[in-house]
Amino acid sequence: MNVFITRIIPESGLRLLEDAGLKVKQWTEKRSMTRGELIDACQGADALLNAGQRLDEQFLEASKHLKVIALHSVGYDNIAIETATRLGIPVGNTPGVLSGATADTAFLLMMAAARNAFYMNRKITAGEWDFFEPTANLGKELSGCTLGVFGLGKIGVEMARRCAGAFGMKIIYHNRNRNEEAEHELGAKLVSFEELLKQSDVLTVHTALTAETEGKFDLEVFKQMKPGAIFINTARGAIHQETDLIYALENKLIWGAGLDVTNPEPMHADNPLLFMPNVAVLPHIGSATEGTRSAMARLAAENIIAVSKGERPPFLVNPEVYDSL
Ligand SMILES: NC(=O)c1ccc[n+]([C@@H]2O[C@H](COP(=O)([O-])OP(=O)(O)OC[C@H]3O[C@@H](n4cnc5c(N)ncnc54)[C@H](O)[C@@H]3O)[C@@H](O)[C@H]2O)c1
Ligand SMILES: O=C(O)[C@H](O)CO
Repeated sequence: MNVFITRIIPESGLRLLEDAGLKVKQWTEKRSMTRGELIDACQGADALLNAGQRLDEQFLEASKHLKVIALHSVGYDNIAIETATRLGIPVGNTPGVLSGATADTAFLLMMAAARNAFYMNRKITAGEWDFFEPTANLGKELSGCTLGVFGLGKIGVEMARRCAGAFGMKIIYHNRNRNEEAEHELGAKLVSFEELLKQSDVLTVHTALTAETEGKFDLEVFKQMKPGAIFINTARGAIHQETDLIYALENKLIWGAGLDVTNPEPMHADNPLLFMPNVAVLPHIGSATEGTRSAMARLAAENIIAVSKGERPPFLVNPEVYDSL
């Protein structure tokens, strides 16, 4: 099988593919491919390993010969999944291996927002560290606060573990289904979305981006949160409405925010969120540790190797493609 890879990925994944006898071509330029370039590159490929490219309907229709698409991510909002399923293309992702690293990032953003950390650092580099003032630079303490988790899945649980362990935070959550294991382990309590907004001192978002969650955190939602609350999003930028978030922060409807994801990405360097004291923004680095990225590359490779052997990808997003077989 010929495999096309849209970015330079960790060696661990490449080695697995090559050891399995697959032929690999990689896009090595430091820019995204255009749709046309991607279609052309996939013409001679049987498998696509995708990091960072949007795989829309038009691309998939032009590439329906692909036997498998392996995403180098757990999120699969970057692919027109119904189209892939209709065309019979199995799509794989990389769940689980990135949960700890992504929760670490959510925790870091929570701390950074609570203590104005990124802003304080900017003050030093701007030459504004002048004299000590007991009433200046004050942040928030998190001990004993309530963490509200929107989407208590794999990453949400890891974030809840860190907050309960480090700060004894009380955990409440809103999810499609009950997570009895987390209730047992962390004393987490399932609440309505309205209660989540009302009770959370820190509200952290960990759902996938879907039609249901897109734009969910808008002005009406921010208005229902505590004025002292910190909003954290490491899931997808399109889950919050950016202009509404800016309004909520500027008008003190909420206290602070920590974002690893924005809409659009990359965020423009003059975005007002980058200049607010209680806001911390990172450039989508949730899973960016050496160990995690290597593990993701291995899972993506395993998804392709399985198909090359006539098996199902072990981490399959659309099992329905096998229904008709
Ligand atoms: N910042 C990053 O680098 C980074 C890294 C990994 C994942 N992510 C994002 O995080 C998301 C979550 O990953 P995960 O591995 O924890 O997924 P997961 O499937 O284990 O957890 C998601 C949870 O959200 C719940 N959920 C979904 N829609 C909901 C809704 N409308 N209302 C309430 N609950 C809902 C699900 O039931 C599930 O429990 C991914 O889809 C991805 O978009 C971001
Ligand atoms: O969905 C994911 O896995 C991340 O956003 C990409 O690392």
